[in-house]
Amino acid sequence: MKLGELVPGMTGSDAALTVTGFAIDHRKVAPGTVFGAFAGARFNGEDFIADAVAAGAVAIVAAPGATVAGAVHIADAEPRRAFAQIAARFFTPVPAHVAAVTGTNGKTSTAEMTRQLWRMAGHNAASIGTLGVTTSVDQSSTGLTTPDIVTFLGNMSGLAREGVTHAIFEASSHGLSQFRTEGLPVQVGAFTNLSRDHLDYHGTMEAYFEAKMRLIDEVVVDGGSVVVWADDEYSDQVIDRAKTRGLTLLTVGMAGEAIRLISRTPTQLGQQLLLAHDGKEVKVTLPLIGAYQAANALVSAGIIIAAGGDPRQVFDHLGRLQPVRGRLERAVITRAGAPVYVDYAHTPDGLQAAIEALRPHVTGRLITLFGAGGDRDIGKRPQMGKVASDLSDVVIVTDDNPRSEDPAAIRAAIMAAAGDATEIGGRREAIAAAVAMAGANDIVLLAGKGHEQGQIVGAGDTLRVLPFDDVQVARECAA
Ligand SMILES: CC(=O)N[C@H]1[C@@H](OP(=O)(O)OP(=O)(O)OC[C@H]2O[C@@H](n3ccc(=O)[nH]c3=O)[C@H](O)[C@@H]2O)O[C@H](CO)[C@@H](O)[C@@H]1O[C@H](C)C(=O)N[C@@H](C)C(=O)N[C@H](CCC(=O)O)C(=O)O
Ligand SMILES: Nc1ncnc2c1ncn2[C@@H]1O[C@H](COP(=O)(O)OP(=O)(O)OP(=O)(O)O)[C@@H](O)[C@H]1O
Ligand SMILES: N[C@H](CCC[C@H](N)C(=O)O)C(=O)O
Ligand SMILES: [Mg+2]
Repeated sequence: MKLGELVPGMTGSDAALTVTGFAIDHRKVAPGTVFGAFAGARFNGEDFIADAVAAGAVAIVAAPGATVAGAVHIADAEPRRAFAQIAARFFTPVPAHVAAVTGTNGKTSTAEMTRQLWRMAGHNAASIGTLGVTTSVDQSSTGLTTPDIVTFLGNMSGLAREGVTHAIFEASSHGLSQFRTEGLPVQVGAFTNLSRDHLDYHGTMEAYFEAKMRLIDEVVVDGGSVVVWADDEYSDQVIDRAKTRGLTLLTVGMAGEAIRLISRTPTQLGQQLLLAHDGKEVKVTLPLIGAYQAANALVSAGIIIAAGGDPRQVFDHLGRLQPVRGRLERAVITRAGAPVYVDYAHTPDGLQAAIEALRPHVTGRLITLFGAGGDRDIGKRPQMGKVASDLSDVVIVTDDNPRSEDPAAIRAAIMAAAGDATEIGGRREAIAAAVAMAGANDIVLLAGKGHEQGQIVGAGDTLRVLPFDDVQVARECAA
């Protein structure tokens, strides 16, 4: 494509330049690339402009003050956004129906359930998020929840070329604030909830909330829809934002108007939901346990309806949802007869949701094992310790991706608020201890890693990802 087709208003010889691709890392620049030079957390991309030009970059998207010689300087005060908009004209086609979900917890679950529901309705559907890029035939990891903009747009157009018509992606707060998922038309945005996480990056809850609200304020197209879980402390504010923009609003939950949750009754293997939709009562048998999974399933149903799906068909399909990898996944039943569940709870709220999901199913003790990630929000550590010890019968504090930090110091920060919890450094030893102590009526919850396949230790040159899978380790310990 010509640069002039990608940059509105560009004329003359610059417009005639041929563009072959896009990069935000100078090491990925090839002749004909448009390079995005952004100030980041660790580096200033502007320092690599000369190298990018030497490697053949034809244009540089950077702040007005950047020094660019030998290539076209596309100057913009918000270069990440400008880059996304230009790149989006290159990476086409994209799926006709695109939805995005944000929130502290429940993005991956909602994205996966939405993908399944679209699939059941006969659509070729895909999701992009923490689990990677998922279609009905394939799954590949990108390493981040919201990949970088070039990977994201490349994946989206790749999916469209493979025939995917319906796509949903997770919009993390980091991704939103860094414009990692811009440019393509998003017809439906969804909000699950907001609670403490990532304050290391955003500083305050207000800033964290504002980052998420870019989805509603800017990313969803004019005339689009917003699905809001109505029972969260922040729901009303989200609803106000959607109204301010004149977007179509669908609220779901006990306080929901589009889909109202009238009652929820746990059963052995799932739960019965009584809903109200369009003035009628609807009964749904959800084959998943826990209030939080019901919440995510209802947000997903809202997204399908907002995107034009048939409500009655969606409610039928909820009864056929498959479990989401690493979200209350039953890994094994120990020889003593205790089920061991693996869950991705890594915030105080998530931990509470996971424990409360299991509580109705325990007649003996609920044994909760968890840790907290290194180089992440430190304030959530004591809060997680408190939640776990208040709501569980036995607590084991162990390691979860210490990264550059001292694992003992992370455990100590949790232990400080975790009552009489037991500290066992080394996740395998800790899981072995939990499995060994569980009796027939007990349930073991292994929280924090979910689907993850490794324990991340060290950083920079010493970074290593040691293979580790909670489900597999639980099975080995129970064997
Ligand atoms: C803090 C953070 O979010 N950092 C992300 C961000 O980096 P950054 O823009 O600050 O980049 P930087 O490393 O300072 O470099 C600045 C610029 O120079 C460029 N550069 C840099 C070095 C070089 O040699 N050449 C070069 O061109 C970089 O490509 C970049 O454009 O953009 C990068 C590319 O998109 C990401 O890889 C990187 O994720 C880091 C590794 C990370 O750990 N991110 C986590 C915290 C994260 O994003 N998590 C969220 C939420 C998780 C959840 O709760 O779901 C996620 O969406 O995954
Ligand atoms: N609606 C919800 N309300 C409260 N807690 C939830 C909810 N959904 C999920 N959780 C908790 O959060 C954990 C992570 O869920 P999920 O992976 O769907 O969230 P996420 O938003 O994608 O997380 P991440 O930010 O890491 O990508 C679950 O394992 C569960 O413990
Ligand atoms: N994607 C999130 C959750 C990671 C969960 C936990 N395993 C950790 O490493 O903190 C993050 O990067 O903060
Ligand atoms: Mg996720």
